[in-house]
Amino acid sequence: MSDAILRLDDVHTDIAQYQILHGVSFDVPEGGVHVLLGRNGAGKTTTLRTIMGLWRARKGAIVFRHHDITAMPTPDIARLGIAFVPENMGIFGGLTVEENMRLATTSGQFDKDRLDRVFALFPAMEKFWAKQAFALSGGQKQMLAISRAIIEKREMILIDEPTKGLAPAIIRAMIDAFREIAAETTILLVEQNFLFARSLGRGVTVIDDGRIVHDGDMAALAADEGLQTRLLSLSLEAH
Ligand SMILES: Nc1ncnc2c1ncn2[C@@H]1O[C@H](COP(=O)(O)OP(=O)(O)OP(=O)(O)O)[C@@H](O)[C@H]1O
Repeated sequence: MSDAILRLDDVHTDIAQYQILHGVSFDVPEGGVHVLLGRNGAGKTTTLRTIMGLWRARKGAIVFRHHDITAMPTPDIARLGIAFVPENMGIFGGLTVEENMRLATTSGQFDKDRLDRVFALFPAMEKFWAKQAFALSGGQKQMLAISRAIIEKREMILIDEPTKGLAPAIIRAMIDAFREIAAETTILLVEQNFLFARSLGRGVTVIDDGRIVHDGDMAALAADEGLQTRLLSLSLEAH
């Protein structure tokens, strides 16, 4: 497909002596949200970390636009415009919201318009600007992690389970923020919460035991409960 911003082709990743990804291939189309679903331990985080160069593919290729990033150092991958929001969020608890966000800029300076946009998306960031990150709630920490990823324009953002442990009201608020962010960038979203995933995703790839078992439109998967059960079993919060 020519409209893919990211393409994984037969990616094999080992962690220590264990083979975790067994030939993962899928395309992420440009724009909007593409969801990577799968049970616990299926290989979702390993896939994101392999894209970022934090684990190395032993075999296969990862192409971002026209760049082969398979063996590229992580900082170079980030410089191409890919941001990664890991499951542990990667924020610095002892630093303030402002300091956390400043560290995420390339120059140490904020673009005022972008900062205003972040504040409009996540008002808590402005409110707690001078507060240390460890004192934020779980939802606010996740918002800070996402704010760091969007404080400068990115081509693509990889986000690992942003709703984990969050209350339903916070999750609903995050859906709107994600829609806005996805209007200017491509998001590859790893999720276990199927409600969240299906309200955002245009395309969906399902991974199981390090292999892709389904790739298609989210609308089709959302409409087919039998397929959901077969692919995702009981581990997802389908209701
Ligand atoms: N550092 C590691 N050392 C050994 N095995 C690992 C390591 N990290 C992950 N694994 C194994 O790799 C497999 C895939 O893990 P991964 O974290 O990619 O799954 P996941 O789909 O993201 O699951 P989860 O939803 O639980 O985060 C699992 O079997 C896991 O135990």
